[in-house]
Amino acid sequence: MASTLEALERWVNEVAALTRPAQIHWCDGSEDEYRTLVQQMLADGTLIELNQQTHPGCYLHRSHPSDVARVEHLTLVCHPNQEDTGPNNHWMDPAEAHAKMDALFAGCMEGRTMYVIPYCMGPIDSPLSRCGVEITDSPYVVANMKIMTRMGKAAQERIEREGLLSDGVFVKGLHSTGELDPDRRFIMHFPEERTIKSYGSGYGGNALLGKKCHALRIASNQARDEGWLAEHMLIVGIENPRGETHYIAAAFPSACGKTNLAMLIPPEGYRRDGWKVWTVGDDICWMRPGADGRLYAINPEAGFFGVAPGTSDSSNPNALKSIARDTIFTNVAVTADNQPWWEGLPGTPVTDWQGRPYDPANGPAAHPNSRFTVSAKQCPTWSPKAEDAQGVPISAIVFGGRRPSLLPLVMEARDWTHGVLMGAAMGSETTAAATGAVGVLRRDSMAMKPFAGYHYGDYFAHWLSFDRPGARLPKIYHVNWFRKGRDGKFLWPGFGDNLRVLEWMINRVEGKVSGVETPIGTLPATGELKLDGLAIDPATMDELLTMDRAGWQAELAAIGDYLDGFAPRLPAALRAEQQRVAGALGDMPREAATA
Ligand SMILES: Nc1nc2c(ncn2[C@@H]2O[C@H](COP(=O)(O)OP(=O)(O)OP(=O)(O)O)[C@@H](O)[C@H]2O)c(=O)[nH]1
Ligand SMILES: O=C([O-])CC(=O)C(=O)O
Ligand SMILES: [Mn+2]
Repeated sequence: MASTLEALERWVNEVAALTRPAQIHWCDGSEDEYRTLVQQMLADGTLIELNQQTHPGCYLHRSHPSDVARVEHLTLVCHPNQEDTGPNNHWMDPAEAHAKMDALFAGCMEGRTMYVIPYCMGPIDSPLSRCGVEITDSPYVVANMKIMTRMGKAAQERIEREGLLSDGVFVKGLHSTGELDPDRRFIMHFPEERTIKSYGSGYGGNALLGKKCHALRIASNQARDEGWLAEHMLIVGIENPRGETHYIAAAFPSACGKTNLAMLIPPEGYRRDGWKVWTVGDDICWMRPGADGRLYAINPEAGFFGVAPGTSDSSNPNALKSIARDTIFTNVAVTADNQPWWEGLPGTPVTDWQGRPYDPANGPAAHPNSRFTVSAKQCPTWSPKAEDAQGVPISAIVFGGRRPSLLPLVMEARDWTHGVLMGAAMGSETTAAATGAVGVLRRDSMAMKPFAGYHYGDYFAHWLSFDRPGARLPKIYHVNWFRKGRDGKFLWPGFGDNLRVLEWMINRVEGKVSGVETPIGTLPATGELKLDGLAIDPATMDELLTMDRAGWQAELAAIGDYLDGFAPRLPAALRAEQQRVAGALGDMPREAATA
């Protein structure tokens, strides 16, 4: 058996023969290497220096105006058997996909440097971590990968060590920015080969291959094969005044509040009482059962690639503190004194995200999906446990989305199967994180619609399989911070006040409150949600916490139709669970049934 280093070198040589770069640079992940790349990008205009007095080490990157978000219609999963890809993914035959991509990659790096980036997703010494190597011609990608992953020498050493166990275990990712021509842009995944090929985009989710491509689409396949879960979830630790910490993992679709919840600041009264919040991850969670039957989670990432607009001292002061230095901003606006700016910050922009003089007639100054890339270590609430090789034990799993109506502020699943149904039934209004219309309600099971790298039916079955003898599974919840009143305004204040809802969950986990059982799940009983210091009237709380039976009967029927779209691979247990809940809700009133 060839060593992994030989396999890696062979692949790098093959790629070089195809792409024909002028030189090859193996990344060591050092600070020196990062500084050199930044200097080079400042010189060629890829990066623009921001105000170094107010924002030391901060730079701005302006992408091509057509390359600002993930492109789901150009993102494909190429299983040899199309059936395995599922209706939730776009598919192409692997041989055809390789031919198409290799034609794009042929000669694409001529005259340029090809970077080889060995990286480790997760703590370098964790058995839960997995490694990959990304080859790219973009120094912007290298700089972002340096912040977002454990990249360079240590990762390469781990890859070489793992070679003693098996050949070629690392995920192979090939990326080129190409011509940024939307007609020559594809993000292709080959799950069986643990391979990714991405061409024609420099945007984060399309180009930083460790993130969505590896840590979700390929890793969901690895996780299914190896008995763990790769999820689009934040991980947050909630420490009570007695010093006990519960870890919660929460899946919300893109731009629906993961970063905000992961870094939340407790409301005044909670702070006084000694509650603390610890950030472990803001986007991706890998978890597996430990020897004690509980689920243990790691954050495979080392940084945050966060949504800038809306990030402010009132919404997310921890994020704002994190990005005061050593941050790469992409597609934000700038002020007269060259500070980064976006909607939600004080001050006024003079230059918009495209570098034009700011004119409100052109739309927002910062692109709605403008982002910051920053090391997680800069977050004031960064948890020391985030480096723990064993991961953190998960007490509760939370699903949620943008639902302007019907979905209550919080509900608890009666058991694991019901919780999996809650996750599978998730819906949310679309956001600017992907190209396409914004604000359209779509089903987004477990917030993984764009990221589950195989058939959703099989994915639901994999979730259900964790409920087995000896398992001590977390409780499962569904939340909705985005319920709107008749005036179109959010009913719930959200952000820091979401801790009130998390505390109720923890009280449930500890058996301290009983809640009210309803057909859709357990809701907080009157008085169980701590609301002191909050200006919210009882009628609003009522609206947030009552079950609209007719609305739910129609919702359950719609969930049933949606699930049927995954037949014949839909687990019978999940369809039965949907029927159980529908049955508990009673017969649909005649008007709703015929509507
Ligand atoms: N109303 C309301 N808005 C929120 C809340 N939490 C977050 N938001 C808004 O949701 C948007 C995106 O939030 P993020 O926390 O960046 O979303 P994310 O889930 O981390 O997104 P990705 O990085 O795309 O996966 C921002 O505009 C926030 O202001 C909340 O509790 N209530
Ligand atoms: O993947 C990206 O580019 C950013 C992100 O977290 C998401 O869209 O969910
Ligand atoms: Mn995300």
